[in-house]
This record gives sequence, structure tokens and C-alpha cells, in this order.
Amino acid sequence: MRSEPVVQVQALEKRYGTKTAVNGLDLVARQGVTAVLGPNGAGKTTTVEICEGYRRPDSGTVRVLGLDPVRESAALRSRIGVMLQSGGVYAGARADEMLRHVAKLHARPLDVDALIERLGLGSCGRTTYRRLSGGQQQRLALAMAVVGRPELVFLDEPTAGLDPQARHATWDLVRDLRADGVSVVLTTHYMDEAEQLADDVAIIDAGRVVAQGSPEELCRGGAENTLRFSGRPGLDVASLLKALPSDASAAEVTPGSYRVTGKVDPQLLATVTSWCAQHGVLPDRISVERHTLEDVFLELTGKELRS
Ligand SMILES: Nc1ncnc2c1ncn2[C@@H]1O[C@H](COP(=O)(O)OP(=O)(O)OP(=O)(O)O)[C@@H](O)[C@H]1O
Repeated sequence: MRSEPVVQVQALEKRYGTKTAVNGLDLVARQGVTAVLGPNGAGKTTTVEICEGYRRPDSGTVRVLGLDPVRESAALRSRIGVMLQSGGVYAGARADEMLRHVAKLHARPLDVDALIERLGLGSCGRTTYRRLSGGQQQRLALAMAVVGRPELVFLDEPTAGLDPQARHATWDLVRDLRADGVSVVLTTHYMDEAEQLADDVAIIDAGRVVAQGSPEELCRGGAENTLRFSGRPGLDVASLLKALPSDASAAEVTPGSYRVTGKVDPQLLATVTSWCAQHGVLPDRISVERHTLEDVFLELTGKELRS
């Protein structure tokens, strides 16, 4: 049984002047970690900011923890944590003061000192926000989003520009939030981040969700996979092709190295090995290459750069 949605977006539309940023978007996020992926300008930040109550939709329905982020923003504010791309903090304030201030606004905050330690901000406490490095500002924004022990956290590109240590510390924090029952909706351009953290992935392109599912489901369903085997050079590829389903293809890529592409499932593997048996071929190597989330992403959203 899957849990109730923590975020439910239906037929969402948002325009900036003549530019349509979100174009009939449907999205469901449930308990756990949901990663929202999409090319530059796809509408991720706009969608997330509408869910957070920072932007008004032009049309459509949005419910976050069952609440309308516009009409019930006061009730929602105390239950969600928000990490904005731009930080959204006063540049002249000291890092530790800011975090303590945010903690005091909540009934059951996390331990501020432990959080500072955890995110490697120990040496930054007395430094003003504007003097922190980009990565430190990023980590402080993350700390501010989670310190109030929210039920749901929105993280907009939480690890963009972070060094590998800070990236892993952020991932560990997200995993701990998840283990504590906190739901997380994060946007990212890092496919490995989505693969590492997400229970569910939504891919957005041109203001719409073009695919949603677990990383495994997306990698299994969306893209074609590849089966490779090696045998003696010059095998009768045309005969192999005849044995395969009509949507599969086969080629000798280099002498003695064969590639079969298509929906590579156990049946297709059996067809290839049985064809090999009939033709006296003992492959000295046979492998199935699963497509990565990046392959699926590029297949769904294309390879051209976005303006
Ligand atoms: N305040 C704004 N005024 C006008 N246009 C905007 C505004 N904010 C976003 N846009 C436009 O709306 C579209 C969607 O932007 P959005 O920031 O939601 O995309 P995104 O998927 O988060 O992109 P990125 O990955 O680059 O952060 C883009 O074409 C962007 O230029």
C-alpha cells in the first residue's frame, strides 16, 4: 500500500508574461524522497515555489500535506521546510544567529549545535552570511530548512556547486530525514543524486511531467537496453536478426563483438543463447547493459541545449 500523497499537483499552469513556464503539470509526491529532474528552464523551480506558497498558480490544483499553499499558507508554513536556490536570508546576519533564530520559531527544533557540526559549519558560526563561501551558504540554507523538524522539506538543487564532502554530508542528512519519516522533494541536475536518494523520480520537460516512477522502473521501462556477446568473427547476423523480435536489432560492432539492442528481457536473452547453441557458438562473454537514469533522461528530454 502506498502512502497518501504529501504533494498533489493537477493540471498546473503558470505563465510569466507570454512565457509558459508550467503547462498542465500533474505530479504526485508521496512519503519518502521524490527527485524532480528536468533540463534548464523546464519549470522545476516554478512548480516547487508554487507548492511552497511563494508563487501563485494561474490555474490548476495544488495540495501540500492536504493544504492549499495559497489560501492555507500560514498553516502550511510551520509544517514544511524550504531551501531556496537563492538562499533567501539576510546577508548581514551571522550564520549561527540565523539558525538559532529559525530554530526558536519552531516548537520542537533539532539541536542547533549538532546540526552545525553535522554540516561542517562549525568554523562559520560568527561569520556573516555574505562572507560565507557559496558552499557554506548552501549548507546553511539546508540547515535552516530542516532545523524546525518539518514534515516535508523542499530542497531546490541542494548540492549544486558543493564539494564532494559536503555533497555526501547533504546526502546523509537527506537519508536521515527520510529514516525519521520526513518527506523530501528535491530538484537536481545530478542523476547520481536522484539514483542515490530518491524513492520516486519525476522528469519534467517544457512545463510537464514526462515520466514518473522509481529509478528502477524508469530505467527498466523507458529506454532500450543492450545485450553484448563475443564469439567468432563473421557470424550470420541476418539469421540472428530473424530469430529476434521485430523491434530488436543486431550488429557485429567489431570483428567477433556483437550487440543486440531492443527490449532486453529474460526471453530475449534466452533467444540469443538458443540461437548461439543452434549455430555452435560458445560466447566467451555475454553481458546485459542496463540503461542509466541519464540515458532515460536524455531519451525523454532530447540532447539539444535549452535556452
Ligand atoms: N520570474 C520570472 N519571470 C519571467 N520568467 C521566468 C521567471 N522565473 C522563471 N521564468 C522562466 O520560466 C521558465 C521555467 O523556469 P524555472 O526556473 O521554473 O525552470 P527550472 O526547471 O527550475 O530551470 P533550472 O534548471 O535552470 O533552474 C524558464 O523559461 C524561465 O526563464
